[in-house]
Amino acid sequence: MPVNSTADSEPSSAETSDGATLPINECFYSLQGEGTLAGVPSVFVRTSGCNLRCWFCDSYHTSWEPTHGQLGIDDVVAEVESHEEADHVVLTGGEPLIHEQSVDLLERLDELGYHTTVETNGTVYRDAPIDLASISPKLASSTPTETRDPKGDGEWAERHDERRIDIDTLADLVDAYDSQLKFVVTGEDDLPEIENLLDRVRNATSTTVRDSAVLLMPEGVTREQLDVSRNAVAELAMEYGYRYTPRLHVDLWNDAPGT
Ligand SMILES: C[S@@+](CC[C@H](N)C(=O)[O-])C[C@H]1O[C@@H](n2cnc3c(N)ncnc32)[C@H](O)[C@@H]1O
Ligand SMILES: Nc1nc2[nH]cc(C(=O)O)c2c(=O)[nH]1
Ligand code: SF4
Ligand SMILES: [Mg+2]
Repeated sequence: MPVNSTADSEPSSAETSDGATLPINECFYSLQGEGTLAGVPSVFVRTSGCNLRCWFCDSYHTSWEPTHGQLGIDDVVAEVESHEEADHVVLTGGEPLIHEQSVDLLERLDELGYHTTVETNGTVYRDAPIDLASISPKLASSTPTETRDPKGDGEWAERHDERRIDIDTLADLVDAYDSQLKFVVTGEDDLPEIENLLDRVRNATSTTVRDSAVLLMPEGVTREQLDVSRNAVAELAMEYGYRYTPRLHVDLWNDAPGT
């Protein structure tokens, strides 16, 4: 269900009694393409709006130019339930945890017995029934400097840089939930920063963060881009002892919408 409306204040007909709504960019049924659950049939719920602006964001219309319809939680749950084969739901965005109402949605999905994964940049903590926190902390190489900014002005660079890492929030997420740390890797220069970040997170939490829960994911939104990047990232995973994750959906369907 692509949602193309740019209106963000239109309540839906099936709004819940307490009126909770979420800005939804799209819902679709696919295979989880990333991380330890790659290959699992899942319904994706993509919220709109983000507190960061990665230059490479593969969901441009949730961050740089957010587009969405404002849907009641009941509508979203009904859309999820319409995919009868699925028992896994992936809540993503944009940054889903900037929305308080994501907690309401996760509670409803949990009551219905779904396994929930939340794809998050790790800068916002919320207490919610999350079965897998899929945390993707953003490295310096994600910063939209003037030459990399899709809008060309570098206006977001400073704000993005200030916000992208919050060690206490990362530690809180790791402590509260089963989690994976999934880094978008643009090259070998990212690895010292990943190692430093892991040291800081491990020092801030009593939870064991295993190297097998640290995932290196090649940057790229098309098969052609991944053809260039994936082998180097796989080699880095072997060299450092972390896990490699493919971008299975890109391998299977390239950059087709709703996959
Ligand atoms: C669009 S983000 C939404 C969730 C959350 N804002 C985050 O960044 O984790 C979903 C996932 O796609 C990853 N991602 C975004 N753009 C990418 C790109 N160009 N190449 C590889 N992964 C990318 C993010 O790091 C994250 O793991
Ligand atoms: N198939 C598929 N798997 C995914 N895993 C995480 C995604 C995301 O955009 O958060 C994603 C996505 O967009 N598609
Ligand atoms: S944090 Fe996630 S949604 Fe936000 S700009 Fe970066 S990749 Fe896109
Ligand atoms: Mg995606």
